[in-house]
Amino acid sequence: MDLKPNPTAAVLANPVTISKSRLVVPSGLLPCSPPTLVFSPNLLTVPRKKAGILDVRASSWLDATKSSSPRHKITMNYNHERVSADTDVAYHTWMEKYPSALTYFDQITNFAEGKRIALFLDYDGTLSPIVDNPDLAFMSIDMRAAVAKVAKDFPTAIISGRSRDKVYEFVGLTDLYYAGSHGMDIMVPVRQSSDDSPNCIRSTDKQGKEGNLFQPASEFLPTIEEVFNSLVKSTKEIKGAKVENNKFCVSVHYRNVDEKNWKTVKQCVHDVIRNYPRLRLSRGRKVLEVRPDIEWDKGKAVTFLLESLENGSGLSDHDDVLAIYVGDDRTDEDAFKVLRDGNCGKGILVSSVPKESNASFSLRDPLEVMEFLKSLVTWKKKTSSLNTASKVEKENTLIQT
Ligand SMILES: O=P(O)(O)OC[C@H]1O[C@H](O[C@H]2O[C@H](CO)[C@@H](O)[C@H](O)[C@H]2O)[C@H](O)[C@@H](O)[C@@H]1O
Repeated sequence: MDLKPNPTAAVLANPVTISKSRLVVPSGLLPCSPPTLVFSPNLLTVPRKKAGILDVRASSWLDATKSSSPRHKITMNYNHERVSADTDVAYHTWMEKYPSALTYFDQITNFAEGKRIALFLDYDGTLSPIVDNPDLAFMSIDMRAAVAKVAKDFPTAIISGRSRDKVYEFVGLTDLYYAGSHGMDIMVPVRQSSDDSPNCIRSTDKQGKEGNLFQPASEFLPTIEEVFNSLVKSTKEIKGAKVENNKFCVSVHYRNVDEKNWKTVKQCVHDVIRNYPRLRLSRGRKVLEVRPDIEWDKGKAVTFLLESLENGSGLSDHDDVLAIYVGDDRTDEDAFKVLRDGNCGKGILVSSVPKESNASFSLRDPLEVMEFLKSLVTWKKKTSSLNTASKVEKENTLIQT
């Protein structure tokens, strides 16, 4: 596997033969009752064409922003400074509802009994720590090695808000699927159901590998470019503001903006997008995301990928697959919800503070994510050798009889 960062979109799969049936996890196997859906929708409805009106309910927006991106930075955790949450009663109470995926690892693998695991990973805040400069959100060498190993054992996809090229540049591994722009830019292998999907075109990646490129928001490309340029212009006087072009969406970062100017950032974004009724706004961790107002999100991307994985034979029609999605952000909630509502997998929320979520389990930070990935590899090795041993034993018994 190529470990070098490479800006080419990659398409690879782990060829495994699968049987035909539905992808369902019996609810009776749940370790605890699924969390009640109290998560509030992540979308801010942007008032269309109300020029001059500042629709920023300052206190609620600021409060939500602070809780979505706590001051206990994951960077601190990642750099081995355990934050006070260890002793935080609220966190431990919260963990009763969202148990640690490490502590409950055996239960998770029990769900996977007789099934194969398909793994979905968010990037920022999940594989890499949250840092002030989005251009420097690198994953560690150890994390890259862990992702590389897990991707050899399980079909694995990265689903990010970043552009597909950018996230591939950061991850730099070829044995994975990549979905950028919150799932609005996906490359999958040819010969599958997606061949017939509208918005799916045959394409060749930078390694010369042929794939199907699924871009449900392709018509928005010129608009997004235009909005990106306008936002760069309108926020240029706000110290610390940063606008990032993620191909089918635009991120406006205010992490490095003085808190008293956060409202100004939001106002700039509203002023620009009110002229674009087909765009909408969502929130992430100290970031406002402008995106096409289409029915597509990370949840839909997971469904699409499940149908497209395994060299095109598809996983979603099979009850021998357990999907595991690991993510830290509001946009990941759409994916957690799809897995929970469809009983087809488990969501794992990465958070060092209590948060309502559609996930079933939690991990505290990227370090714990890495441990979880390593545990999956170890478990796979163990179960494979056990399977081989029992096969040999059966064959020996047959020979003797
Ligand atoms: O879906 P993701 O892979 O989690 O991407 C979501 C956004 O992540 C990035 O922003 C976040 O991480 C930055 C680096 O740690 C941080 O500086 C920023 O405050 C966070 O919001 C990325 O820059 C965005 O474009 C993604 O949409």
